[in-house]
Amino acid sequence: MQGLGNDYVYLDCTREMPEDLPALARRVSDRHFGIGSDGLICICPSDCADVRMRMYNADGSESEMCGNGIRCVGKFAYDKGLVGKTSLTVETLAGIKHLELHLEHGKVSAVTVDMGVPTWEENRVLTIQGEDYTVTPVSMGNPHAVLYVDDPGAVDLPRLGPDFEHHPSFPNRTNTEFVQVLGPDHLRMRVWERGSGETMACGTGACAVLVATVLNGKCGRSADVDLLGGRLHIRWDEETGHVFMTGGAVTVFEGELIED
Ligand SMILES: N[C@@H](CCC[C@H](N)C(=O)O)C(=O)O
Repeated sequence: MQGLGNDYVYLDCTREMPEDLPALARRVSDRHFGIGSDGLICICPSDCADVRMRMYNADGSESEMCGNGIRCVGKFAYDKGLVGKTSLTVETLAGIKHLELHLEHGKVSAVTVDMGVPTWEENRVLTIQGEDYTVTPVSMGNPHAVLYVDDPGAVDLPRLGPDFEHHPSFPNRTNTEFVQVLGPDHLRMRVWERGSGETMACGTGACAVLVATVLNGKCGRSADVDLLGGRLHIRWDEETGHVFMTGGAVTVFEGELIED
């Protein structure tokens, strides 16, 4: 399944849990010798929510949260009959998230997720390859470093991304967003993801970008965020402090994984 081209292999683990999920994530993510994806997402039973999601990057590292992934988990759970309702809850390592599925002609066309309350730290300067970059650290349950550039399309991400990801200032590594402010309700970004490299989109990243951009006084509390794979709508509710993300979720194909 994919959300804005951020593609993961989704595994139904409601009846059986495979061993060694990090190794499986590396295997399925390989775009030549595996299925090809940005990582692996397992849909598991939960004691406290409708379903539980476990998310692994392409390098096998587990993340606390995945914004594009959780929308697809909502669609998966509905399409497979794991839930028979359009308001559902998903347990993640970043807490329980509430989802609203939007249906068109009985099919899930978009999903809104209550991404919870973000946390952040003071802006800090990172020196990378001899240049100083001011970043805003924001956590959406997983870590993000947000910075502003004139043109995200011109950033040499394969050259710079790994040094941001592994900067000692982020001991758990970080996702990094390169942002252009197009207007008070319109942002454009590219992302270098922890554990997966450049991806077409990052849902938690888009939320972190809106939060950072509000904190830096560069946009309002509701904006469209354009990523390589499409657009997300992000709103940071003033009253509750919760961030809401709306975007698509698409099934690409289904298959059976053959054991080695
Ligand atoms: N693409 C995801 C985020 C996936 C996890 C991230 N790489 C991390 O390690 O925190 C999203 O849509 O949020």
